[in-house]
Amino acid sequence: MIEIKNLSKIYKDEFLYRNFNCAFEENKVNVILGSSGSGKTTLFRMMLGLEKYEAGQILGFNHKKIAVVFQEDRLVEWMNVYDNVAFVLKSSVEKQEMDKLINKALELVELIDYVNYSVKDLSGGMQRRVVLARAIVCRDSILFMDEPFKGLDDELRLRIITRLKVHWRENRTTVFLITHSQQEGMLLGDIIYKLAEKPVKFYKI
Ligand SMILES: Nc1ncnc2c1ncn2[C@@H]1O[C@H](COP(=O)(O)OP(=O)(O)OP(=O)(O)O)[C@@H](O)[C@H]1O
Repeated sequence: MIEIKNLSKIYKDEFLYRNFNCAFEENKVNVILGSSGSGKTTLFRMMLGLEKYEAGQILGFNHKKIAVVFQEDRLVEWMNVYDNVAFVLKSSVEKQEMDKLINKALELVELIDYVNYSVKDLSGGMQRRVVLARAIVCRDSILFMDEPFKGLDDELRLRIITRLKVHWRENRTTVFLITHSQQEGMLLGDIIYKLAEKPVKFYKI
């Protein structure tokens, strides 16, 4: 269980979060829905320890591996697709196992034919899919994703989402997914939280 207890966060003399409480289930896809500016990214940043808060506790992350997909891509431009994905795997993973994991992830995001391409020669949407593949190969981690499907066309997005859902279920991955798309939330989420109001309140849908 990942718990947020009595969390308060102030921006410019205004409470964004005030005595906020929430408990998230592990091995589930937790979707956080909310309109622009509602406080989704700030919540993630606090959960990840990247943003300070005035009061409260965030519990349950001790000694757990965390993988993050930020809104921006953060790829190594001069490396090829394979190496960008391999980058997040420990060197202790054997080459054969690494190839298997990476190929599976690249098939899932439909980039297997581009494995040797330098990422700088890919389109914005293709680069986003490399980022997704990198998140997919991280095993045994809690996965944080902030608008991960940004820039993908509708049909491709749906195909990838459908495969991801199966993948996460099979692997019992704990996922925190931020989106403003109700459709994405409904398709992927085991539990869907909607953020509203300031200070933020959570509504379970
Ligand atoms: N560094 C900051 N200083 C002051 N106010 C901030 C700061 N970062 C965020 N805010 C404010 O906090 C609120 C929530 O921002 P946040 O980025 O968490 O929203 P969001 O739901 O992730 O939005 P989006 O979907 O547009 O990314 C906004 O009103 C924003 O103006």
